[in-house]
Amino acid sequence: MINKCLKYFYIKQHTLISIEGNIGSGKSTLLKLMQQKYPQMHYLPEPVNEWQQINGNPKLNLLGSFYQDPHRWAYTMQNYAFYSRLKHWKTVMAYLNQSIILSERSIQADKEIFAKNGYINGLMNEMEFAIYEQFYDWLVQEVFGKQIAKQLIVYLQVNPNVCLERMLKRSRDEEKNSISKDYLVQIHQRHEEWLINAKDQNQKVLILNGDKEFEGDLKQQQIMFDQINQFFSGLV
Ligand SMILES: Nc1ncnc2c1ncn2[C@@H]1O[C@H](COP(=O)(O)OP(=O)(O)OP(=O)(O)O)[C@@H](O)[C@H]1O
Repeated sequence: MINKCLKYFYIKQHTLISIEGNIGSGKSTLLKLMQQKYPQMHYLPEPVNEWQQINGNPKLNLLGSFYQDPHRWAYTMQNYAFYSRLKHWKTVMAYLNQSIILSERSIQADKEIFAKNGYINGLMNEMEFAIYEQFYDWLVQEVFGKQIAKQLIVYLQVNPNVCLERMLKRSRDEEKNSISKDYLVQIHQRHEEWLINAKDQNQKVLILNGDKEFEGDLKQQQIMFDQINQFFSGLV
């Protein structure tokens, strides 16, 4: 009974910041730099390694299966990506007090980018997408409910040609022979639709151009962090 009352009086509210952008846009690099600049934030990386080894078994590589046969595996991939992200969010929100959580991509991106792209391009059929959406809408409300005070998005906007070069340079096994320029263009279009064309008025989005190489370029990093600092003003 006491616990139940406490629950109503004390709702922990978090601020969520996600870094969004195409495959190979440089999100992980930006996240590492932000980790150094804002050590007070809690960092949530993307659970890619869990998708590469279900139950820690490298033979069960869902990401690889998805790229090998997207029609067969798109729905499973979306289910599992959603489940694994949600699990991580739930875990961190349970042990953190009012915090700023910075993540690589978001649960929303799974739906707005990858699930929608799969549906638009016939990798998931109407029934699969409808089931995914029902599942998504209900569970997101259950898990996040009133726990979100604010949500900010940093969109690393990069030309798909540049993403292709960076992706090939990084050379992740599952991606190197499977991701085409066309796929990167589709994923780019989904980002533009979500974050620019149909932008929700309540959504706070910083559009950061990441075409220029910034990993080892301090001047370029300064240009980006001037914009990020301004966007975060009052927050940190
Ligand atoms: N919901 C999803 N459905 C299908 N594939 C996904 C989903 N989320 C992420 N991925 C895939 O997982 C891999 C890693 O994703 P992501 O683009 O977020 O990171 P990254 O490539 O390491 O980014 P960056 O190079 O910008 O650091 C990519 O192959 C991406 O397409």
